[in-house]
Amino acid sequence: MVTDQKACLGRDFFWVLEEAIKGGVDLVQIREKELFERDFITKAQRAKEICAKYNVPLIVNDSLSVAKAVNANGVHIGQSDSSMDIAKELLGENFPVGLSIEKLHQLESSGASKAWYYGVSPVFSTPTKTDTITEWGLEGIQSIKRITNKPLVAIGNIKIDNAKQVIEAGADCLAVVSAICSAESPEEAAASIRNEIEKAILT
Ligand SMILES: Cc1ncc(COP(=O)(O)OP(=O)(O)O)c(N)n1
Ligand SMILES: Cc1ncsc1CCOP(=O)(O)O
Ligand SMILES: [Mg+2]
Repeated sequence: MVTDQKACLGRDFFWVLEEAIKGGVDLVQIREKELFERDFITKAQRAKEICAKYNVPLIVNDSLSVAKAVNANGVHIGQSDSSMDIAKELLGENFPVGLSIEKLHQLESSGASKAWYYGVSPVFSTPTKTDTITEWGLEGIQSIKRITNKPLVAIGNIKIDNAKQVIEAGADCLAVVSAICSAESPEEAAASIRNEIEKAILT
């Protein structure tokens, strides 16, 4: 899952996070767009403690310094964030860095070759992130899959109803914000999405 304070609809952020993990989320990206660095670090530290309790890795979105400060398990950068080279310089050559791919030609950059995984962004347009231009759709995932062997993390309007199709199209992992964070029961939502993933893998 990818966290979003607003998508938690006023409920306690850490409660939402822990419920989602109990439901079966096995990788968390903390995404904070409105916090000063110090507050981001404090929040990420507590999130990391909760994740660690369940043996779930924590990835930090955007901020290399926060990722470093909390000794995160990875960092996710987009095309307009810090470059892959700076990330590697600050965090070390072997630090896991994920990269958003919005257009096919972005796979050709030297930075892209150093990414641990690609965020296929967005698979479907979404009110959660409106500064996107096009959507990949299921065909887009299939196209990227044909070109690369790196793990594909699909993001953008993924929910119970389309999770199975997105995996069948070639995604290795689903990154979900609102369908989990805004669900009445984040635990049940996470479990249902996980169940769809398992169905897709087993059929
Ligand atoms: C797994 C994953 N993929 C894509 C994104 C989007 O990253 P970015 O394009 O940098 O946009 P912001 O999330 O920073 O608004 C992501 N966060 N995670
Ligand atoms: C962070 C991000 N990057 C691409 S789409 C997106 C938001 C996905 O949110 P949701 O799962 O609510 O559609
Ligand atoms: Mg970013």
